[in-house]
Amino acid sequence: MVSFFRRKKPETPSGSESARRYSAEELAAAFPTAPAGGAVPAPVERPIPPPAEAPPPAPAPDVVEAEPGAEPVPPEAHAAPSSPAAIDAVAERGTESVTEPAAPVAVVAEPRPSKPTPAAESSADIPGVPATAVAAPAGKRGWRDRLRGSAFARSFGGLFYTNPKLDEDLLDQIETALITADVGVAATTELVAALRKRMNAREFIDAHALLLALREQLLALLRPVAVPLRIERADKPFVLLTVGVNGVGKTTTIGKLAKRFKDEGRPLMLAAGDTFRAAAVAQLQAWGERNGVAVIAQGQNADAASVAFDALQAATARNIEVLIADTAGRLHTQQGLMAELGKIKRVLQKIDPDAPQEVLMVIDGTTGQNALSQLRQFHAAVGVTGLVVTKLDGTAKGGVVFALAREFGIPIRFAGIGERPEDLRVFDAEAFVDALLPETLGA
Ligand SMILES: Nc1nc2c(ncn2[C@@H]2O[C@H](COP(=O)(O)OP(=O)(O)OP(=O)(O)O)[C@@H](O)[C@H]2O)c(=O)[nH]1
Repeated sequence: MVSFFRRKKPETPSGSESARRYSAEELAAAFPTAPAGGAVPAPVERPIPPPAEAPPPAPAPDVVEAEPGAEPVPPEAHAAPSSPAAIDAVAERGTESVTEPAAPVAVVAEPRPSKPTPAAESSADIPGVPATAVAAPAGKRGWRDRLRGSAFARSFGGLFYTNPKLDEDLLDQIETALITADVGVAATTELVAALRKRMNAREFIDAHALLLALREQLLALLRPVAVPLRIERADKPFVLLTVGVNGVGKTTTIGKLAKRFKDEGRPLMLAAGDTFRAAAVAQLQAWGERNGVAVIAQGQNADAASVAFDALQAATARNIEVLIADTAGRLHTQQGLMAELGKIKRVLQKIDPDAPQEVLMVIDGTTGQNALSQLRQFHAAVGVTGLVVTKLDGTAKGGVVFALAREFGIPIRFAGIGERPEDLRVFDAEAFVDALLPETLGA
């Protein structure tokens, strides 16, 4: 159990500063409660399909390209033609649906040549990206602007406001602040114990020095996991499989990554593997179109492993450098759906034994400690190699990032601090920690 709930304070001479008890008002100022509404959106339940071990039907996908300039193919239009005539018909008609069902044929929604879009309107017509979203300023300033509303930042801001003394009360307040901010019991206990040890050894001259030491400890937790994604050209195509529970921001993150990779000049392709959520395919196609990136799709309810297989074949044939595959959101507790992820991975490995080169798990930063069990289950099912923590700008408390780093040590590749493409930032341990702590502590 956490010590702050039960620790008996050492007796101090009455009238001394350290013996002072705080009023309810002072405590409220020091530890404002987190804003309401941080709950995780209720995940969508869906029936668990029987675990299917057989590989998907995998004839080399006949890649059918819609004419440049054609509208993206709507999800329901992806029924796969089997005969050459039918394929031709698709090529000719572009977006018309072909009703003759047969072996899956990847339909590449080739985007219109992308025209530069003024930043102010760039998100207006992309599903999942509100038109009102405003990009955070670049650099540390942007991180601070976006994270200042987090429970972490507000607790420590309040703590500074009270001009604390170097004593046990300060440690108790830090402990409460860390727990409140979702850092978790284990990480909090370790952090506070280390501070207490150093305080008792008289290493700190004042409360400010102790808080600076806390900053260093927080950085020490995050530095090892602040490892950016490296895309090796030798891996061509570098397959990035995104996974996560429902609504965490997978599809949106793929859109943001697509823009990033495109801006870096990397030949890119997307695989619309979220075949469960009705709007997911169209959402990905909209991102693809906006960024001038081809999207492989078979439409709703198609076999996700089959989509991934087709996409990898098409990407290999076209000398694509990065293939990003979407998957449907799933609860980490649904065994059948978790097994489906393993199947997607095995099917990709039939083409490239090293694929996927990155299994990128997207975690909603507002989830709190539940994120730990999510990651545990996804890691067991599919071997997570990198994380994206999204929605840190919203009602996230911020602390779960430390808990994830301490327990798993899996690299955190990116952080989502807003809804615009440029709000997906390469994870920067120092910018993150300094955004959570009062500005006077930041280096
Ligand atoms: N504020 C904020 N919102 C985000 C961020 N990332 C994603 N979102 C929003 O989160 C919502 C869900 O995003 P999606 O990309 O549809 O989530 P998903 O994981 O693909 O959803 P499923 O397909 O249902 O599993 C959308 O409204 C996004 O705009 C972020 O970093 N900050």
